[in-house]
Amino acid sequence: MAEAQTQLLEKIEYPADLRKLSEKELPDLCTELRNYIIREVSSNPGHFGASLGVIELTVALHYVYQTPYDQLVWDVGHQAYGHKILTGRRKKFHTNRRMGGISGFPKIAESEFDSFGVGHSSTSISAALGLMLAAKIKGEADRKVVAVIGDGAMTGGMAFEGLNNAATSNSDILVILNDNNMAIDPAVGGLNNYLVQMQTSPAYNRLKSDVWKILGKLNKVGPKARQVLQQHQHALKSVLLRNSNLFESFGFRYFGPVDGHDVNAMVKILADLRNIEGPKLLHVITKKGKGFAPAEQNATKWHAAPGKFDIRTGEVFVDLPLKPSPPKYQDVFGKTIVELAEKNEKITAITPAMPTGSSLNWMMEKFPERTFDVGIAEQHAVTFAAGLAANNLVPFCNIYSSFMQRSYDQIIHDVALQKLNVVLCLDRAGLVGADGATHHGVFDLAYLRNIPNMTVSAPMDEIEMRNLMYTAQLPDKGPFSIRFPRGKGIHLEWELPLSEIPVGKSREIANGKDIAVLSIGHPGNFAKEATEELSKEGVSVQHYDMRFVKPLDTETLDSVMKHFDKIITVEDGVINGGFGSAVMEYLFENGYQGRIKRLGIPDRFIDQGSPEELYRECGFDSDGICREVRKMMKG
Ligand SMILES: Cc1ncc(C[n+]2csc(CCOP(=O)(O)OP(=O)(O)O)c2C)c(N)n1
Ligand SMILES: CC(=O)[C@@H](O)[C@H](O)COP(=O)(O)O
Ligand SMILES: [Mg+2]
Repeated sequence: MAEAQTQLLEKIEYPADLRKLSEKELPDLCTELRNYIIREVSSNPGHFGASLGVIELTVALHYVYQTPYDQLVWDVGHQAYGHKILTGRRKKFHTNRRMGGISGFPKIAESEFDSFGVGHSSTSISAALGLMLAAKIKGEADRKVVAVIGDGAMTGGMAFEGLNNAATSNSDILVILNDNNMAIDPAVGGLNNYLVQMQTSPAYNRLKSDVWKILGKLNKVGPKARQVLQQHQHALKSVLLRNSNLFESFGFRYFGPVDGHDVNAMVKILADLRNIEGPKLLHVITKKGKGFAPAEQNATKWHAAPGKFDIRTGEVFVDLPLKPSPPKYQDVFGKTIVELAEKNEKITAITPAMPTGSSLNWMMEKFPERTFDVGIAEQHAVTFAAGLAANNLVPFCNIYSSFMQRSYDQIIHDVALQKLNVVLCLDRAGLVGADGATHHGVFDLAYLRNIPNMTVSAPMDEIEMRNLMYTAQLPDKGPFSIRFPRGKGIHLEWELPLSEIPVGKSREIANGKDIAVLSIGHPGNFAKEATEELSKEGVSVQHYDMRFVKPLDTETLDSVMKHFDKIITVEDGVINGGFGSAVMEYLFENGYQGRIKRLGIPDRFIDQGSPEELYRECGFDSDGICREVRKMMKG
């Protein structure tokens, strides 16, 4: 890669500065911006390939549109690094995704250029429509709103709900479909096939050249584009009707496909589209990872940088562990499900567009006919799983905890109500770290435990996790949820023979006499550490790993209340309504007396940081638990 030049980039604090550049300077600016992102991410890893793929689009959008008055909505927002750097955040960019730094995603509170906060996919069209219609109602008729959505995000049902509504709302919304034929893993499904076909079929190529002939004429007359469009409307319509198109059928005007890496062409196209009324969709073809060869060649690996890396070679700098380290929970999940599926042919696995993230790619290789990547479609994933279970299969539906929020009604209506044996595996539960508030999986215990028929479990380590997975696939277990965190477990030897865990039974971790600590899930390890620390001070802690939030081990709770009047609960979920609340409800309802303190996520959104920083901030790391025990012991 050439030595980093930043002469043009340094002139730009805000898009108004960008608009002072000549069109001729834009390709160089794109090179500078791309190299800047590569350098920054190489030392401060974060999302990567998607931002590199939309450099030209980003520059062209801010060049043509009068941002922040005109509003851009980036779907998911993992591709918005260029946008951030051009909108007042270049000097803070080294703090990206760090505690106290800027967020990795657009965020209203961070900048007036971030018109809408994002993180979860497929929201951009709905949000853009809302922004657009609000502008209309307020009399800001000249305000323009653009949604930029990837081909992966377009597979989410919500994107279609937005298109459906926008098409008839007489709004001026522009949807830019950024098609790079990738989600995190390769894009899947009928829509993907359709988009590929649009790029390759002769009919669509004819359509493209016809439309661009017309747009070429529009271009020559600049601001009078609207009148020219009217003159050409008939021709345009007949061209489009001749070549039936999904988006046209929805009521959008479809333009494209166009090369999203030609910044000067993008400027011309956007300038034209800016003056065309009504809902429009521009189909842009880009390359994920553009300009960084390793990321172009392996877009999945470089969706987010896998660590700090050498910008010349792409070599990732791995800190060699001084001693062998435990496996990631996701890998334990991925290996265990294959092991289970080998013995139980009823087992199937479902992922909504996260085969690599959930390590279901191993199951996909071994049992392709029993493993389903359904696209970014969490609601569908759960109901699809329910369908499989209704015909007596045992689906393991693996969805990141925060994305599972999308499937709440499906869990209740399609799974729990029908007592179907669906195993919901909530990966990335708890505080995920650098992705921040949009991605922390902290609500699941609270939102699952109030659903009838559900078993709600969380393993304290990877051996427990394997046994819970084994237990969940046994006959007649009904709806069964298992949540586990991002990151590593604690054991080097974890591939032990599988055994059943009695549902609703806790296990004792430490025997003590002064105070009881009840934990759920991985934070039990923090409680274990605290127990050991406190014993050095002469404080004796009784510690239970409760394993299940539902059914609660009330027998253990009864016994705890016979011996202790001080109780601390520990969880990495919201304390309001979560595990601690479940314990508290039981104790109060049964007339027990004593003091109880719930440690977990307080009633506010937690921003980004390393997991350790965030555990500390929330006060349930081992120091926090020790602190609370000492406080209680003082009375
Ligand atoms: C509701 C939801 N499910 C899953 C994800 C995880 N996710 C983030 S980006 C992404 C792929 C997006 O693909 P696309 O929209 O095509 O963008 P690209 O990365 O290709 O630019 C996925 C699955 C998410 N952010 N939100
Ligand atoms: C933007 C997004 O939603 C994903 O890229 C997410 O950041 C992946 O998280 P993991 O790194 O935990 O797989
Ligand atoms: Mg894509």
